[in-house]
Amino acid sequence: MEPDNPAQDPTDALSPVPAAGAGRALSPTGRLRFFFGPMDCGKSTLALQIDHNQARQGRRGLLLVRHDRSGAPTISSRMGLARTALEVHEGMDLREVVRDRWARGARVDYLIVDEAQFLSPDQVDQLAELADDAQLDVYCFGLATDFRSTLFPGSRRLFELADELHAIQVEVLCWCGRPGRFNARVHDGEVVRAGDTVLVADTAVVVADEVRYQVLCRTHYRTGDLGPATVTGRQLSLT
Ligand SMILES: Nc1ncnc2c1ncn2[C@@H]1O[C@H](COP(=O)(O)OP(=O)(O)O)[C@@H](O)[C@H]1O
Ligand SMILES: Cc1cn([C@H]2C[C@H](O)[C@@H](COP(=O)(O)O)O2)c(=O)[nH]c1=O
Repeated sequence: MEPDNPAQDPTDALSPVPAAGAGRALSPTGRLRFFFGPMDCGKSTLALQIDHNQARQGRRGLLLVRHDRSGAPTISSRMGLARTALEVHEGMDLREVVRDRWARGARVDYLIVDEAQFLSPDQVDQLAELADDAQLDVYCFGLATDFRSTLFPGSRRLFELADELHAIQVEVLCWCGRPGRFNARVHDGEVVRAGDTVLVADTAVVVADEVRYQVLCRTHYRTGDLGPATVTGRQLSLT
């Protein structure tokens, strides 16, 4: 049906502007999407939900991960879901991974990449190429910033290249009740400000003197105030 007022057809805003080669069909492309948020906001859960919804419509996905907290090649959510994934190694060419699947007769319609902050910028470029040239839908999930509040190199490249950027909607609260956006690294009750970018650990305290992470608001990240130690279902009292 024609819209009542063609000038206000909302799909107009989505139409590509015909330029020099007007009339030529644009080739279809996949989309590169980056879902980001602080630790514990539900990124892995969403990754597994998206995979589930795609797979039940008959699409074939490939799950990739780098340095999952479990230490295994797995996408694991604190909600209890987990799925085996292919571990991405440093220097691995993700285009080769997909081509190899195709050569073995496997279909790949989409990619799910968890802990995408740990990808190298080159690997993010490869994902963009797979979206553009192989029409793959690529769903990446990861942190934007590290414990020093600077962008991870892989996340920076995703912000530069992705077709879609999605800040995860579930808020993780600082101990003061404000929304937390900063992933503080904590050791011996102090916020750590220097060290290796990659240090796999959880937000829950399991062993008292272990490194852990705590999501804080900007004020408390700056001042290094971790708040009163709490006893929740999964945290040990530090007092
Ligand atoms: N017992 C629980 N009941 C309800 N929600 C929970 C429970 N445990 C964890 N969650 C939810 O799971 C989220 C963490 O999910 P996860 O996918 O592991 O996060 P991320 O990958 O971003 O670190 C928490 O923010 C919370 O919303
Ligand atoms: C801030 C920060 C985090 N990490 C690690 C810690 C965890 O193993 C993952 C993030 O896990 P989640 O699924 O988002 O909860 O990243 C790191 O290595 N370096 C950092 O600066």
